[in-house]
Amino acid sequence: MIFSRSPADPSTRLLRRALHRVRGPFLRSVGWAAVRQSAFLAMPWLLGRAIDAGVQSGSPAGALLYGAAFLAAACVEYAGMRGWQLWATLADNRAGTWLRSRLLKAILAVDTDTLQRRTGTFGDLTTRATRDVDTVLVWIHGLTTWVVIGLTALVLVPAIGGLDPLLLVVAAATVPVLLLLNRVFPPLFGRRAEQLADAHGARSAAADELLTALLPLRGVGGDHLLVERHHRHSAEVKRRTLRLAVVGSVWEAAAFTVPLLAVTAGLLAGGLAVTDGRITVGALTTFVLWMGTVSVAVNALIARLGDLAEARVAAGRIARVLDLPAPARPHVDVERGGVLRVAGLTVRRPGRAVVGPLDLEARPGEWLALTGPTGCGKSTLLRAVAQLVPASGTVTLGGVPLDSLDPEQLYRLVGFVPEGPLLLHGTIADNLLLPGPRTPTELATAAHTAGLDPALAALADGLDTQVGERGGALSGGQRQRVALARALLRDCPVLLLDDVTSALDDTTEAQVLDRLRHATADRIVILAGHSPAVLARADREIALPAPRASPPSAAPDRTSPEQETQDTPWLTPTGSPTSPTSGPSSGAPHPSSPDTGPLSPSPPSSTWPEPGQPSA
Ligand SMILES: Nc1ncnc2c1ncn2[C@@H]1O[C@H](COP(=O)(O)OP(=O)(O)OP(=O)(O)O)[C@@H](O)[C@H]1O
Repeated sequence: MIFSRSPADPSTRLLRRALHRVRGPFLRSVGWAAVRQSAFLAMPWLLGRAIDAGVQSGSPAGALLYGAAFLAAACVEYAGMRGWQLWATLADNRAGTWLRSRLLKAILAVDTDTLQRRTGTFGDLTTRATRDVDTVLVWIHGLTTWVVIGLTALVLVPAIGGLDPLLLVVAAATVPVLLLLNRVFPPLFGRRAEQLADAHGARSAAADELLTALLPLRGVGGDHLLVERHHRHSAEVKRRTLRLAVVGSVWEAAAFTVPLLAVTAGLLAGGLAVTDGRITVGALTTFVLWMGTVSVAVNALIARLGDLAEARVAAGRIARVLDLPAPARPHVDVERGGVLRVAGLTVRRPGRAVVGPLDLEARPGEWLALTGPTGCGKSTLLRAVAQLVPASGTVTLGGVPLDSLDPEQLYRLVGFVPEGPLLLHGTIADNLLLPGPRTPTELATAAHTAGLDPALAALADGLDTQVGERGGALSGGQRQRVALARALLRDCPVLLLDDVTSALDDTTEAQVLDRLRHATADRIVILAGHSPAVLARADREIALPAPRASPPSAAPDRTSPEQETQDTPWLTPTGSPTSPTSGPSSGAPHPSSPDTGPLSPSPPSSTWPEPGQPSA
């Protein structure tokens, strides 16, 4: 009943694992629930006995005795209920922590393209970490009820039989009807729950986009479109919630009525048995109360089956993220002054122009400018070098392939600053210190190199200035310089800078680039962009041609080695043409860098398959 699907089913596997993690508190909650239910079930029996034997005129001792027994049972029931709820809450809390930290770990270990493809949108990812996890927790919290239901059946079947066989027949007649109801409704409920979960994911994505893009879209009068889109998704959530509620209410009402009908039949049959003298009035009272308990148990059973159906859907959605390929990578020693070699680096996305292959070689102290027309793939290739998007080809540092490194290590070796960097809510200092604690001197040096010092001097709170939601309380140029200073504080031997001076005026840009050049004398720096100031300071230019059209058949995003060798090298370092080298796929995970965490906002792309569709 708890897991009726195959153990290999990802949702069942995850539910089992979650339960295994919290087996201690769960078993304690089961113990307390058993105590509670035993006391609860004894109460109708005590009442029946009190009516038949305890309450007699002129004998207060019997009434007192049963009154005391009743009070003792009530106290035990109260204590049992407290223990049950306490441990069940602890179990679901622990499971929540475990599930959320696993989700976070999985998200941090995988590239953003794969993540987006699996989840549809990042907004949907949020739903998985919130609503879906909560749904699993509701199931865990309610699991102990199965023990209560089982105990009720175990005690009541022989107990009712002991009262009178006829009453047992009446009670037993409810079983096939309940079984039938429970065959029909759970699959229907599960399907509706799945549709509702998808609708929640879509609405969450729309809300995310609404918050991120509202300001820029207001400027072009497009804000109403986002609001309408959100309303549309909300209406869909409402419609699907109602559809689920219809199934749930019909199921619950039908199942709840069956034991009540049995009570009616039992009153008729039991009333006759009382008049015939076969059973006592107390026994009939006990039967009616027990059948009331059966009604409650059936109700609980329906609720738990509903929880299970919803939890399966939620666990399946969570498992889709947890099961993302993230091979374990042992720590490999990488020599700091090593050469960066990129060979045949190619990114393919369904329906998009092929980007790459890129070949280059850079030594410590070298500055390379990656230039080319808009949309030719500069940002994409920088991200591919940083292992942030799946790509084919090889990227090695000091002879070690970057896709073989564990994310922690990669994070320390390769720094990446995107064109539109993301700042976290907090102060400038909070953002600068994301890579870890630094001395005030180190902070001041990085701020100076990034040209941030005049900006800090102009702000009343300096480093303690609040940057606002996603850095919105700073100017574009200030945000870029904070992100640059933050990357410098990581002291990576390879620094990938995507148009990081695009928002700076000419004088500030020249000053920042000069300081940067000096500060990165022993590092490899690749700067993407169109800036003449960058070009003037670079040792070499790698000019990318205009993008090539992709073939109409949606190309896979991982190039096969055969396909790769057929590609013409259209991208070579100036002055040192090299042919593309086919290499193993390097769709390696990358740790979340502060600038490009996988949860960084990204508009949903209509080219990605929706959740549930097979991914490429
Ligand atoms: N997440 C994504 N999903 C699908 N396609 C993408 C994604 N990001 C970029 N692209 C596509 O990849 C191609 C290269 O984009 P990229 O941003 O790398 O170009 P760029 O040379 O940096 O452009 P710009 O000079 O305008 O910054 C474009 O056709 C773009 O549409």
